[in-house]
Amino acid sequence: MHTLFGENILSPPPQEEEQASTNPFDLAFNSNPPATSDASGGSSLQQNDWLTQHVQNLSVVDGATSYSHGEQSGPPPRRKGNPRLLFMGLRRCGKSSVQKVVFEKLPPAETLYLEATTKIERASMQSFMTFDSAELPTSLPVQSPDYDHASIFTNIGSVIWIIDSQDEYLTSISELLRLAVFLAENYPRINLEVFIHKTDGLSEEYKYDTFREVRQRVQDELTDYGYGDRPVSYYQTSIFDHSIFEAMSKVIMKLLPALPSMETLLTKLCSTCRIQKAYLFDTLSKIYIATDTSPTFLKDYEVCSDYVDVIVDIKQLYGWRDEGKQGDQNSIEESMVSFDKSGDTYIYTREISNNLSLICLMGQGSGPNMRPVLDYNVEILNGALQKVFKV
Ligand SMILES: Nc1nc2c(ncn2[C@@H]2O[C@H](COP(=O)(O)OP(=O)(O)OP(=O)(O)O)[C@@H](O)[C@H]2O)c(=O)[nH]1
Repeated sequence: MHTLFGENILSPPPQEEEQASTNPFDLAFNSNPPATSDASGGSSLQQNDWLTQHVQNLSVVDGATSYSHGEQSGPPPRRKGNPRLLFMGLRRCGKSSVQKVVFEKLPPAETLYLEATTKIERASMQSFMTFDSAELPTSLPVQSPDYDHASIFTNIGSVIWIIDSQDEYLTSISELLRLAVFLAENYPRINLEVFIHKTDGLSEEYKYDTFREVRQRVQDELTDYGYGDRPVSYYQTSIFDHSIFEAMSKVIMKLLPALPSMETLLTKLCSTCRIQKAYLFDTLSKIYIATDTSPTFLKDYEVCSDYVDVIVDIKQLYGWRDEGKQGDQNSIEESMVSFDKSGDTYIYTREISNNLSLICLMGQGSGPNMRPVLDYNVEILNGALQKVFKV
């Protein structure tokens, strides 16, 4: 049988430069796996164990040390612990709305009645993992030297700057630049993410122009300040569609130490079982915590996200699985559903744990007859993921 952990699981082959790499978060596979006799199920499981062991051996940078001032720049390491986010932006840009819609499941229409934020507001969501977020009121002079920066920025993984694209945004861009320079000088390990927000009311053309203009201005100015190499990510978002969840997924994924191993596993599953796209969803928040390495499209995410909604609705009707049964492999649910009129496109879903679901999109040629292969390989993936999460 064609299995997920065939002989190619360890690709790419080790290279000289990779062996010299010191980044503990690169899954370079730079040591040889245990010798295996063939590519049958038994050897696959051995390789699976080796992969898991390899991930467990990787050291993880502690949150407290990763934000010490003036450290070398470069890609921020993924940290142990829960993803911690800080929302910032000008007045009425939508900070509270994003936080409440994503983490507190407030219906978007109700954000109309939110009051202005006057103090630091925190939110937390307990699901597959705990997502912590905080919002800084606009009146707080964070960059002022006599403010206690450490109490705000220590342990923050990402700062999300929100720009209201329906408003005049030049002031917001100059404030963003001040923040970017401040972070680059004092907290270079913190990711800076920019949400070009409230795109729902804009025409496609204007949306694209705004996005391009904001990005261009910020990059140009940062280069002038000497921080042109500092990575800043941009997203078009709105609380009235799926874009806010997709953007939050990408922000959070960057903070997960186990991401490289999860990506490798999902990519291998996709190539083995002819899956178009595979997502690992946090069921409650609709945030995906990993996907395969093929390009992501909002349309794919929307379909899978709607399907997750159906799962949550059914779970709310019939009850969430008993916590005590979590380790019981037999109690794991799975299904394959056609969602296309032509009957050629399918969604395959599988519960990995109470709050984590694997959702796969499959196109032509990957119909129900692929199911035994899928079930077999997903079972192996499930075992590997359970071990990865024990790290
Ligand atoms: N059209 C549109 N309106 C939005 C969106 N997100 C938020 N809003 C609206 O923007 C307004 C301000 O939202 P808030 O979340 O209160 O903004 P804030 O930045 O927290 O405001 P302050 O705390 O006063 O600084 C509300 O009326 C929201 O309904 C969006 O994606 N699209």
